[in-house]
Amino acid sequence: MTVADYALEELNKEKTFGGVGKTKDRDVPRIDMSDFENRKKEIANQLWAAATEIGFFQLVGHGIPQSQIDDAFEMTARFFDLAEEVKAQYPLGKGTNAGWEYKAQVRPSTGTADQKESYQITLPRMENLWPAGEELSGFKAEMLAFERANWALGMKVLSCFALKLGFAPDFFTNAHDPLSPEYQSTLRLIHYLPMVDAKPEDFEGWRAGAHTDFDCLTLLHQKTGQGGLQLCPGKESSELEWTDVEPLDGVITCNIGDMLMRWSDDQLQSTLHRVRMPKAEEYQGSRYSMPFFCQANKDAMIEGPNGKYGPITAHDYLQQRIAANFAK
Ligand SMILES: O=C(O)CCC(=O)C(=O)O
Ligand SMILES: [Fe+2]
Repeated sequence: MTVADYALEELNKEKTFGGVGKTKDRDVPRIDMSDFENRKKEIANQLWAAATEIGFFQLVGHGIPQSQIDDAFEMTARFFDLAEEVKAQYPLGKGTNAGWEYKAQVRPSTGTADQKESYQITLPRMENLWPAGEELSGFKAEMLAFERANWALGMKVLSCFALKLGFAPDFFTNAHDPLSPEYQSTLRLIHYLPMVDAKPEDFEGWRAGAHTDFDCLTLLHQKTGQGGLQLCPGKESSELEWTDVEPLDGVITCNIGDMLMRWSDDQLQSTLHRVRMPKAEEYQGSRYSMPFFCQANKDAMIEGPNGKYGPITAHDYLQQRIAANFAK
């Protein structure tokens, strides 16, 4: 399949965004989630402002203990340290968002493979994909708990968008029901490859090429000192201006995905982002990140309050996007 064949309009836009572009400082709104039940209205207003303007925001006071995030990062590093033959026993199945891949994700924006390996956890599809206990003791239990903690936080944020969109409070929670076999939210563990004996041309590619996410909402855990994420609001402007987002402990960087943009009749913005290579003077080692993608269950019907687009199931919507992003 060539890029010209991509079925959805987002993809045809995306393939034009592979260039280096300029940089520009912007503030990413920081939103305090503490005392959520009492402050929900105020938090919802802040989330709405951020999501309709820049499409990115950072959560603090979010309730996921830093020790749990640190432990998940440590487990992630141990997973990627496993021998290649071991990881290869848990391969990513095409269109499943479950299992391990090595440099298999090709972005429409660049046409080249991301310089990374990843392991995806999508709960109903994990049969035979968990490393055995003797290979990585405690991995499954820790990742299941971490997956659920992210889900719960994601549902809090989405309940605020439900409020603003005029949906029932649990509208998105029901659409992301983890007890359903149709559940397809994904915890992804990523290892961006270290630069070893880097030559000038090694600094030119992308750790992750420019893209928008195709889910509803992404919660991204990053490690202090392992930067590289850049965002670029406003897909329509001709000159692209990219903003560095610094990773910080205690902060979860979030963005709106295409699915929620469509579900909100394009009010909430799914913003272009990428992970650049380190510069010559920056840290060159491995970079780890852990995004959690809130993707509505396969059978959820995506239909905005004003009916701007026709209804489509989340399954049909996602399959088109996944097929376009994984070459193998
Ligand atoms: O690793 C990061 O900082 C960003 C990852 C990302 O954008 C993605 O996996 O969709
Ligand atoms: Fe992304």
